[in-house]
Amino acid sequence: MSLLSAATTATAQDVPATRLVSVSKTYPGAAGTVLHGVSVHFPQRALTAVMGPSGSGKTTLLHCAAGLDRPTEGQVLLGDTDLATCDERQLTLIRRGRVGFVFQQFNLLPMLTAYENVALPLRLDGRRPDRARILEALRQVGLEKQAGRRPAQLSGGQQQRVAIARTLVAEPGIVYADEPTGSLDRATGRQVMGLLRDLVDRAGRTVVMVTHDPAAAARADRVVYLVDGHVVGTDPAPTVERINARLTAWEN
Ligand SMILES: Nc1ncnc2c1ncn2[C@@H]1O[C@H](COP(=O)(O)OP(=O)(O)OP(=O)(O)O)[C@@H](O)[C@H]1O
Repeated sequence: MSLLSAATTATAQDVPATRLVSVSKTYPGAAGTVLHGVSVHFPQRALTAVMGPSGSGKTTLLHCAAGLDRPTEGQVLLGDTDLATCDERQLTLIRRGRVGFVFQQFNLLPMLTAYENVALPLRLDGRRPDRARILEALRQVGLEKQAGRRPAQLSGGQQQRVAIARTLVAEPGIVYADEPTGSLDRATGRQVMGLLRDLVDRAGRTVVMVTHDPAAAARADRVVYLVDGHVVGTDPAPTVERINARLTAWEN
């Protein structure tokens, strides 16, 4: 079966995939408080983009939402699981099973082939990698023929597609992407955005993506704007023009 048509129904339709309630985050040292009582939700089966000036706290927000970091105050709910009540072991299980990650720098293991990188989440989760399923994930991102290549033998766009195949194979309900097109040229970025859209439109997943790229954000269903650690607005119908108008307003 196509991994892109295998919609998951881990949580009820009307519960947001993830909800942050009054989340604050303070780092020791110069950075101080970077999130100030942020309340925001990420609807299921939607692609949400998070935009904001550099240093506004976007990655911190994503890491708190994904259980990669803990907020100083406030609540993060993944479906109906309160991450604050989870110990490190439970958080690790959640990150392996329910959440997927796509990073700007791809984060593939350099010594492993594309095939082995895609198989890795299943191995880490104690599941036996099914060869047909891994090849199907690589086929869906157009890289079946490159299964035996290591990351250094692939272009940036191909590496990002391997990272997306790695996400597909683990079938998480929600995928967090931090600047997924940030290292790619425009055409390759468009291709990667197409795959992230497919995750939502065909596979029924939820995607939350931090981006500086108006063209990428315009492919989202909603844009959440973050400035100085505060959510300052949400756009339910983003277009490149509307996003650019916001960015210009910030610059001025
Ligand atoms: N682990 C950390 N320890 C201390 N300070 C941190 C840490 N991570 C982030 N910061 C600080 O928190 C602030 C917000 O960082 P964050 O990476 O969340 O912003 P951002 O909006 O994603 O920025 P950019 O668009 O430049 O990637 C910055 O001042 C940063 O230096």
